[in-house]
Amino acid sequence: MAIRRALISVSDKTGIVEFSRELANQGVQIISTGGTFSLLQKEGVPVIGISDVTGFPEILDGRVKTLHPAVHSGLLAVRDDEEHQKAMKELGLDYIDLVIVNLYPFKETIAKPNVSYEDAIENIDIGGPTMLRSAAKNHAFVTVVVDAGDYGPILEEVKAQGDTTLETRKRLAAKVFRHTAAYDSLISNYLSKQMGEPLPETYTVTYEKVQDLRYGENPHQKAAFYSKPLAASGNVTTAEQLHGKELSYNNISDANAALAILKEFDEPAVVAVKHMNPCGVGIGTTIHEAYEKAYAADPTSIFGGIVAANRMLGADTAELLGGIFLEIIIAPDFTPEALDILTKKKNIRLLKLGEHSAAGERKPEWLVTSVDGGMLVQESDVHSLAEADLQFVTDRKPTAEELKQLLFGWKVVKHVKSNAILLAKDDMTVGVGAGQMNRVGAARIAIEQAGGKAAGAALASDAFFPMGDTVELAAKAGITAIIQPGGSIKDEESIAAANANNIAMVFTGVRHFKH
Ligand SMILES: NC(=O)c1ncn([C@@H]2O[C@H](COP(=O)(O)O)[C@@H](O)[C@H]2O)c1NC=O
Repeated sequence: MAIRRALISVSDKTGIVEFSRELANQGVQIISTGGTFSLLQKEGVPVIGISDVTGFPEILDGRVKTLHPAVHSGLLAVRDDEEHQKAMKELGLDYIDLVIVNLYPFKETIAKPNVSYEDAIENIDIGGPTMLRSAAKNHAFVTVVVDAGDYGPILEEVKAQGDTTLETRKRLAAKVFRHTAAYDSLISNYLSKQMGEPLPETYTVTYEKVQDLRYGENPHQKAAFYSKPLAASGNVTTAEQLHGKELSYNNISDANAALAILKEFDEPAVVAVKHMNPCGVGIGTTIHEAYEKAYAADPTSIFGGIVAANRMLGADTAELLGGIFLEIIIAPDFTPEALDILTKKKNIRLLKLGEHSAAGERKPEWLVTSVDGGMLVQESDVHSLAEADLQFVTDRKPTAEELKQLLFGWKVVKHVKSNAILLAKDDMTVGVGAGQMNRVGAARIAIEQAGGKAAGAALASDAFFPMGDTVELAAKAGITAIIQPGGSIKDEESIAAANANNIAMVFTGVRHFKH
């Protein structure tokens, strides 16, 4: 069956004049709505107004223009069904074989900084999705185009054989239902958010593909990278890659982990990450100093890692970074001199992060974790601890310097896989015990890694000590201050061990498990 009649109704009119003209040249009759009609007519494309088809004016500020049986019968009639044929004939209706629609820009509207609720609502397209869905349901006979990227290939098929293939129509129909589902999901999330209903009974979210990935965590696993439609800047999804090979699955998840730690700090900070855990974090008065500390924290593990900085990277730091093998360097931006130095390295990837919100102003995001047959959803852990929240539970209170190191360590240990113990000294991490099945085991690893630097260090624990053994171990290593949530039935054992060893211990009252 040849395509004889097309209905065109598009908000984004890019490329529509050329496409319509070519269709008209192929003998396709074109019907169109208000703005699209005016444009095509102005450009000399033969076109019929929708009201001439429906016998009804476009009314209510465009809220009703294609919502009419003359349109939907033309789209939904089963061409080889005699009853349908009879009904169409009796009512003087005609078939519509091709629909080209793109929708009111709801996403772009809600992305505007001060969008009003009324404006958002007015940008919910009703007639467009209705036509798309009718046409997509009847893809056995009707071709439906929602993406300007399909104009060229469709035209080729029409030129070659007067119609599209069933395979093409099926592919386009699937695309339409993905499109309308994503569109509706954005609307429902917007409305739920306005109503403060974050976790409704069905969880409908939409993600847009950033890129296919070569493979997943391992080469035998398929993978792709998706972003939220309106992801804020300062994320791995929105970062701009300035140099280097394509990001891998592990690069992306490690970069994300590095950024979560980086966002804890407003002062110059550098974070080095390996396999989702921090191997070195440093803060300083300059980003160069912060990098020297992050490097000195663990010069072995940083090799092949990811380094993220929260200030523009200049030539002096770039020289140092270029001297070791790193997978990725992330910074808000790079000076031209730093770029000159680092782009000489073929194997390094450079990501320009852009701006992100200050540490205290972060809002929780919904974090989704898959489980077989379902998923878990929780808020991201953006809790920030105020000094006033601390309980001083030992005879000795921490000195100002100890307190500084405790708070620094607390910000980082939160991002270490549980059970996590972290040692901090001189504004840098000196020992990280990650992902152990018992807490004292994590402490042993952190202390061993710190070596001589454990003496005088501050220890941070992501969850409470179930007994006094970790404090005893810390005391033997010369650790002088501890920060931990508290709340164990054996807190007194830990407090007594700290007092016996002149350790200053503080409780946060907050736990930071990370699995
Ligand atoms: N109300 C309707 O009957 C209706 N029919 C088509 N539209 C939309 O109107 C837009 C095109 O309008 P125009 O051709 O007037 O610029 C398209 O995005 C299309 O999806 C409609 N508008 C919204 O629902």
